[in-house]
Amino acid sequence: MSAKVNDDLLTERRKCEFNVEELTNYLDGGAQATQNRRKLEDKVLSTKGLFDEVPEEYLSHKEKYENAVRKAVVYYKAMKEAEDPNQTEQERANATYRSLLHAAVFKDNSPFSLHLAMFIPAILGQADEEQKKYWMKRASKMEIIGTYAQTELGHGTFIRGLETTATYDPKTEEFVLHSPTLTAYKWWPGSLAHTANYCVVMAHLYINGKSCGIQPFIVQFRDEETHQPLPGIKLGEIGAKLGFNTVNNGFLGFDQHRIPRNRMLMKNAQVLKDGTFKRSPNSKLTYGTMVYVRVVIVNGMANQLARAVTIAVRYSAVRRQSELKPDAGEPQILDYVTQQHKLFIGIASSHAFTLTAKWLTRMYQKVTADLEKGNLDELPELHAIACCLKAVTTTDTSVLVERSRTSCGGHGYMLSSNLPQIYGLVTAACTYEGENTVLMLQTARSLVKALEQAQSGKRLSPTMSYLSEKVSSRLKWDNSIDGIVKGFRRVAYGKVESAMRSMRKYVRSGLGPEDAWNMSSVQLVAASEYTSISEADIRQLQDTYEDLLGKIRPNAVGLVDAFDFRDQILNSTLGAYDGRVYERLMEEALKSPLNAEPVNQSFHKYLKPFMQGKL
Ligand SMILES: CCCCCCCCCC/C=C\CCCCCCCC(=O)SCCNC(=O)CCNC(=O)[C@H](O)C(C)(C)COP(=O)(O)OP(=O)(O)OC[C@H]1O[C@@H](n2cnc3c(N)ncnc32)[C@H](O)[C@@H]1OP(=O)(O)O
Ligand SMILES: Cc1cc2nc3c(=O)[nH]c(=O)nc-3n(C[C@H](O)[C@H](O)[C@H](O)COP(=O)(O)OP(=O)(O)OC[C@H]3O[C@@H](n4cnc5c(N)ncnc54)[C@H](O)[C@@H]3O)c2cc1C
Repeated sequence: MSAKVNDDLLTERRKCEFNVEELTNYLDGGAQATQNRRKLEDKVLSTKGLFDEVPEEYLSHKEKYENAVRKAVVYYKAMKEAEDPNQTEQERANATYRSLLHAAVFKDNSPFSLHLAMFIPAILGQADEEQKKYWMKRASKMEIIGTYAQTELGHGTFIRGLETTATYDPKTEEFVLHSPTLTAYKWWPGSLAHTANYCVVMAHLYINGKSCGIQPFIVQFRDEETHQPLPGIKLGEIGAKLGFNTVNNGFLGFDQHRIPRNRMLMKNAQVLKDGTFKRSPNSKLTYGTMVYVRVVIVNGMANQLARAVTIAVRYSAVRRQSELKPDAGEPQILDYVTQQHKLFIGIASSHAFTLTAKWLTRMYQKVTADLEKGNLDELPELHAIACCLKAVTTTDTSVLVERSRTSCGGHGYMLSSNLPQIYGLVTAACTYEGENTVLMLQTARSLVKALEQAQSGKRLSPTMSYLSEKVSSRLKWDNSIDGIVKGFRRVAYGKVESAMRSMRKYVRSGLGPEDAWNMSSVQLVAASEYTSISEADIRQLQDTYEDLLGKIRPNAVGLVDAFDFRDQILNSTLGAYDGRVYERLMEEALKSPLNAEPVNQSFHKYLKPFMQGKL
C-alpha cells in the first residue's frame, strides 16, 4: 500500500489550474514520447543490483568507485536490454533526452560517463569512414571503454599550448607519443585512472621536425586481458574532488609510446605512409567534439535544474515555518514571496534552457550536415553561440541550484536531500568543456567582429542581427514581451558598442591590440552574457514581476510535478512525490553506521580518559 501523501501537497495538487500531464507530454515531445520514456525508466529501474545497500555517502573513496563500477555494468546492460528495437533512433534519443535515468543510479556520475559523453562523439566526429566502422563497432558494444584525454597538468584552456607530442616515424609508419615534462601529463580525463583502456589523445603532431598542429589519436593504454598499463604508460587517479568522485578522473604520462599510423583519427587531416601531411580544411574542425558536448551540456543543465527545483518546491509546500500574520498558524514557506522569488526563476529557467537546447541542437545538426558537404560558413557562428549558451546555462544553473539548496534551510544541507550533489555536478560544468570566462571571450570575439561588419554595412548572421538594428537610444519599451525583448536587444547592443569604444580608447592611448583587448575583457564578458535594463524600467517591470509570482504560486507544485521525475531519479528525502519529508529524513539518518551502536568506541579509547584527565 503506497504511503499517505502529505496533506499540503494534496491541496497544492488540487489547486493546480492546468493539466500537468499535458505539460509533461509537451516537454517530452508528445504523449508517445512520455510513454516511451516512462517505459524505459520502468524497465531499467526494476533491474536488480542497481541501487546501494549502504548510502554511497558512507562508503570510502575506494569503495565508492568500486561500487560505481559494479552498478555501471548492471546499468549499461539494463539500458541495452531495455532498448526497443522497433523504436526509431529519434524516438530513442527523445526517450533519453529528458531522462536523468543515470542520476537514479549514480549520485556523482558514472565511471562510464566519458565513454558516452566524449569518446564515442570523438570517434564519430574525427575518424575517417574506415576507422569509424572499426572503432564504433567495438565502442558501441562496450568491448572497449574509452575517454577523451586533452587537458594536461599544465594546460587546459590553451589547446595550442598542449605539450604531449606525437612524432611520426616514416621508417616504421608509427607515431611516438611522449610526455616531455610533468606538466605534459594528461590530467583530468574521466575514467582514465582505472576504468578505461582506450582514449582519444589530443597531441601536438610533428613530422620531420615540423609542427602540424594538435591532432586526435586513438590510443590503447591498458592490456585488454589483464588491464595492466602498457609499456611506456604511467597511470593514476588525480584524487578526491568536490564532486564527480565516481568518474575516476586520472592522469596519464607517455614515455616514447609507439602506435601505428592508422591510430591518428584522419577525417579532417591525414598523414600518408611517407609522412606527407594533408592539412584539414579548417584546423578548428579538430575541436568539433567540444562543440558537440557544449551543445549537450545545455540540455543537461535544463534537466539538472528541473530536478533541483522539483525538490525545493515540493519541500517548500510541505515545510511550515514562522508566522506571517499573528494567530494565523505557521504558513507554508512557499507562501513567502521571497521563497517564490528564489524558486520560480529556477522553474522558468529550466523551461527556457530546454527550449534553447532544442534550438541549439537543431543548429548543430544543420551546421554538421553542412560540414559534411564541405560548407564551413556557419561553423564560426555555431562556435560562438555554443560557447555563450554553455557558459550562461552552466553559470545560471549553478546559481539557481545553490539557491534551491539554501531555500531549504538546514535540511537542504543534508546529503540525503541530494541538493549538494546536484550542485557538485552542475558547478563542474562551469569549468569542464571550456572554462566559462574563456568561452564568453570567444563569443565576445565574434560579437566585436560582427559589430565592425555591421558598422561597415555588411549583413550579419541571424543570431548577431541585433547588432545592425539602428535602434534609437531613446527607445521606450513597454511591459509587453516584444517591448522587453526590444529593450534587452538595445542594451546588448550598447554593451558591445561600449566594449569596442573602450578598446579603441586604449589603442589610441598607445596600447597594442592584445593589451587593449585584455584591458577591456571585463566589459567584453559582460557584452556576451549580461544584459541589464535601465533603472526607471526596473520599477515598472518589478510590479509586473511580483504580480506574476502570485499567478504562478497556485501552480508551482503542478509545474514541478510536470517535470515527471520519479522518486529514484530525485533521490531526495525532501523531494519525494508523497512529501513524507520528516519520515524520510529519519529513515536516512538511521542508515548512518554511527547509529549502529549507542556508544561509539571512541568514548572508551579517547573521550573518557580525556575527560578524566588521564590523556
Ligand atoms: C554527451 C552525450 C551524453 C550521453 C549520455 C550521458 C552519459 C552520462 C551523463 C554524462 C555526464 C557528465 C559527462 C561529463 C563530461 C565532462 C567532459 C569534460 C571534458 C573536457 O573538459 S574536454 C577538454 C575541454 N577543453 C576545452 O574546452 C578547452 C577550451 N579551450 C579552447 O576551446 C581553445 O583553446 C580556445 C579558448 C577556443 C582558444 O583557442 P585558440 O587560441 O586556438 O583560438 P583563438 O582564440 O586564437 O581563435 C582562433 C579562431 O578559431 C576559432 N575557434 C576556436 N575554437 C573553435 C571551435 N571549437 N570551433 C570553431 N572555431 C573555433 C575562433 O573563433 C577563432 O576564429 P577567428 O580567428 O576569430 O575567425
Ligand atoms: C569535473 C571535471 C571533469 C573534467 N573532465 C575532463 C576530461 O574528461 N577530459 C579532459 O581533457 N579534460 C577534462 N577536464 C578538464 C577541463 O577541461 C579543464 O579544467 C578546463 O578546460 C580548464 O582548464 P584548466 O583547468 O587547465 O584551467 P586554466 O586553463 O589554467 O584556467 C584557469 C583560469 O585561468 C583563467 N583563464 C585561463 N585562460 C584565460 C583566458 N584566455 N582569458 C581569461 N582568463 C583565462 C580563467 O579564470 C580560468 O578559470 C575536466 C575538468 C573538471 C573540473
